This record gives sequence, structure tokens and C-alpha cells, in this order.
Amino acid sequence: MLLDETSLFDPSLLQELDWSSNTVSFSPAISPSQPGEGLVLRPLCTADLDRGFYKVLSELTVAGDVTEEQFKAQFEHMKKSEDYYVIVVEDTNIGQIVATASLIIEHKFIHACAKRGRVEQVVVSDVYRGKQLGKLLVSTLTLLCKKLQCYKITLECVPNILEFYKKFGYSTSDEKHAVLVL
Ligand SMILES: CC(=O)SCCNC(=O)CCNC(=O)[C@H](O)C(C)(C)COP(=O)(O)OP(=O)(O)OC[C@H]1O[C@@H](n2cnc3c(N)ncnc32)[C@H](O)[C@@H]1OP(=O)(O)O
Repeated sequence: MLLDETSLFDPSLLQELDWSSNTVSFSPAISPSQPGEGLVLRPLCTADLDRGFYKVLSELTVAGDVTEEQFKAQFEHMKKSEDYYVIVVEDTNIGQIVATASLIIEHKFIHACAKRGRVEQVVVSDVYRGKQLGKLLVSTLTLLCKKLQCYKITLECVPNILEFYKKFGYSTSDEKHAVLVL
């Protein structure tokens, strides 16, 4: 059996986030530990390949077709590096992944060997949009990035999504890049 429930990173990192220092408001209140009825927010595991992980990614871009072997090998590479934090929301009522986002840690020589985070592949499945899950994912990764002692977070997106990121305090230097200094 190639695919299993092993987490990409330590799940306790999500549980230990200081949600009270979150800068956006949620109404009704949701959090990483309580994302909504039947929903669970957690690190990616390889079994998520059979729970529609690629289907969700394909709502963002060309996700491609991969074998279990390819997926497992990429997962193992990411896990070993300890710099990839892919989170998913599973709807446990249907056993499907309905949202995902990634934080990648980049190591630098500048700023006294600092680390910076990159937020990528933020996507909420069509019928789950407008339920604050996008906001939950980005808030979670922002707090996680801070906890991992990064000095800033950057991301790239199309111009019409910039307004979404401004909610979290990201500022923009042009039409497709946003930055948040932590
Ligand atoms: C770095 C990257 O990955 S960029 C790629 C971003 N992803 C995509 O473009 C994929 C397609 N889109 C999606 O998956 C979703 O629409 C997302 C991720 C952009 C937003 O997720 P949702 O769960 O629908 O958003 P959520 O319900 O949390 O909305 C939060 C707030 O953002 C606003 N918002 C939602 N989508 C957008 C948008 N496309 N542009 C601007 N504002 C938006 C909402 O109005 C809401 O505002 P409020 O808090 O004032 O009421």
C-alpha cells in the first residue's frame, strides 16, 4: 500500500497557532481546530490523492495526471526537506478534500541567514467558496509562517485576487505580487 495517512508535517504546529493574534475577522467564528461542521483542517497526507486532492488543484491550474508512485516520491521529498507546509480542508461527510494552500520556506543568506515564506496554490473548491475557507487557509499559513520565524511572506497572483490578500495586510508593489512583512 503506497498511500497512507502520514502527515507532511507535524500536525501539532497547526494546533499550537495563536489564533487570537489573527488579523482578520470571521463571522461566524471558525478556526483551524473548528473549520466548520464536518470539516477538518490538517496537513496533507498521501491518502489525499484518493480524496480528490488533484481535483481541487485543477480548479486553480493544470494539475496534470500523476501515478501514486510519482505523488509519493514528491511527497517524501517535500517531507524530508521540512520546508513544505501543504494544508488541506477535508469534508469528512464525503471524504473529499475541498480546499488547500501551501507555504514554502525559502532560506536566505541575507538578513543574517533569514527565512521567508511563499504562499502558493490557495484554492477552495467551487461549491465551498464564500464560506470563509480561503480566509481560514491564508490566516493559518500566515500565523504558521510567523511561528516558523520568517521575516516576510510573498505571493504571486492574478490582479483580481489582490484585493483578497489585502485583507490580511499584504501590500502590493505591482499588479501580481503581494508581500507581508511579519
Ligand atoms: C497565491 C495564490 O495561490 S493565488 C490563487 C488564488 N486562488 C484562485 O484564484 C483559485 C480560485 N479561487 C478560489 O479558490 C477562492 O475564490 C479564493 C481562494 C480566492 C477565496 O476563497 P473563498 O473561500 O471563496 O473566500 P472566503 O469565503 O474566505 O472570502 C473571504 C473574503 O474575501 C473575499 N473574496 C473572495 N474571493 C475573492 C476574490 N476572488 N477577489 C477578491 N475578494 C475575494 C470575500 O468577499 C470575503 O470578503 P469578506 O471577508 O469581506 O466577506
